[in-house]
Amino acid sequence: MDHLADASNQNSQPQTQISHLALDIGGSLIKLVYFCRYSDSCRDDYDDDELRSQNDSLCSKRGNSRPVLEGRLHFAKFETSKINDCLEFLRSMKLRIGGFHESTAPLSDKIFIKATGGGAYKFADLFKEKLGVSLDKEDEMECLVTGSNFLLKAVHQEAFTYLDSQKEFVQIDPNDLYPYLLVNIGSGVSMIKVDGDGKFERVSGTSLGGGTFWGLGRLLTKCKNFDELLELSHQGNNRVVDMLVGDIYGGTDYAKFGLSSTTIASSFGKAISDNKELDDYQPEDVSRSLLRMISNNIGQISYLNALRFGLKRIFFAGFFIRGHAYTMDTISVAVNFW
Ligand SMILES: Nc1ncnc2c1ncn2[C@@H]1O[C@H](COP(=O)(O)OP(=O)(O)OP(=O)(O)O)[C@@H](O)[C@H]1O
Ligand SMILES: CC(C)(CO)[C@@H](O)C(=O)NCCC(=O)O
Repeated sequence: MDHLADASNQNSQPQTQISHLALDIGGSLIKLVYFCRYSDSCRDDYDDDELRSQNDSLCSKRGNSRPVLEGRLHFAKFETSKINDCLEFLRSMKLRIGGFHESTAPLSDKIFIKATGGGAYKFADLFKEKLGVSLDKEDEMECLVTGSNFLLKAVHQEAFTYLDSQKEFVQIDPNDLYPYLLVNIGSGVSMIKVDGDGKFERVSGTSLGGGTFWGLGRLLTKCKNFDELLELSHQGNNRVVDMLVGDIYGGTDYAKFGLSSTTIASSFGKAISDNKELDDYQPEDVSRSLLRMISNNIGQISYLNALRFGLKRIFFAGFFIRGHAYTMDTISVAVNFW
């Protein structure tokens, strides 16, 4: 989901027949996936030869005589607070042409869209009122685990480790996948112990998640959107804001207990001990410190839960990460530190 297009910025509307559509309506973001059958316009859409050949081979007949739908999956996202943009986008997709008809249902209930996330409940009436469609609700944890199991087993080079800027793909043996801890970092964070297909338990979670980074970051830095805040964090130095062990110990380590002088002793702690005015703190340093605080906290809680249940592998997912190197590095350091 790294390259999820921001559909609100897309002028082009889907020109071909949409045959499947599903939504995940979370606290921060609406994620949308739809399948677009091939037409010439859809094929011409590719600007990447490798992607074109991958998708073509996925869609060709694979040795057996089973017909395979020829087309392409599209992904898009909207901020949940801008749900009206999402409804407008869906309206533009000519929903009735596609495969949403339930022939046995009464006329008014004929169109269904698969939807998960809390918003599938919260916005069900709005979808009915604005688009005349019913949301066919699926449980978000079940979807998450099913999707995760599928990707880990079916997609080569899906999972990777990340430390010190080194990305290494993990070879998953489908017979040695379970149990594992799935940490989904969305607005909030869910921690799920996965024991097999359809066998899972939500063992923990934390409210300090992606929504906290975005929300608190917005309050502290006046950034207008998530990407701006994240971009800012690239340029910052958290040591201006965080109190390090060395700040407390006069520049030295607290080696007896494995705490180096550069370990964060107290996130944001330096802001209390300075004579600086609030305006003297740079938004990029604040943003960096916030990202570290949240990522560290998630890494620590995840590690402790893995320990609690004797799980040897933790998979981190959710839109907060988005392949962002510094976020992944911080989470890895936190897991290794504790
Ligand atoms: N472009 C973006 N716009 C908004 N948030 C983004 C963006 N990119 C990454 N994020 C982060 O992703 C988080 C949302 O992740 P995700 O979509 O997985 O969760 P959600 O489904 O909205 O939340 P939940 O599952 O808790 O209901 C945001 O809170 C934010 O921290
Ligand atoms: C409430 C959900 C499950 C919605 O996706 C998610 O935001 C979450 O797991 N929040 C963390 C809640 C907690 O365990 O503190």
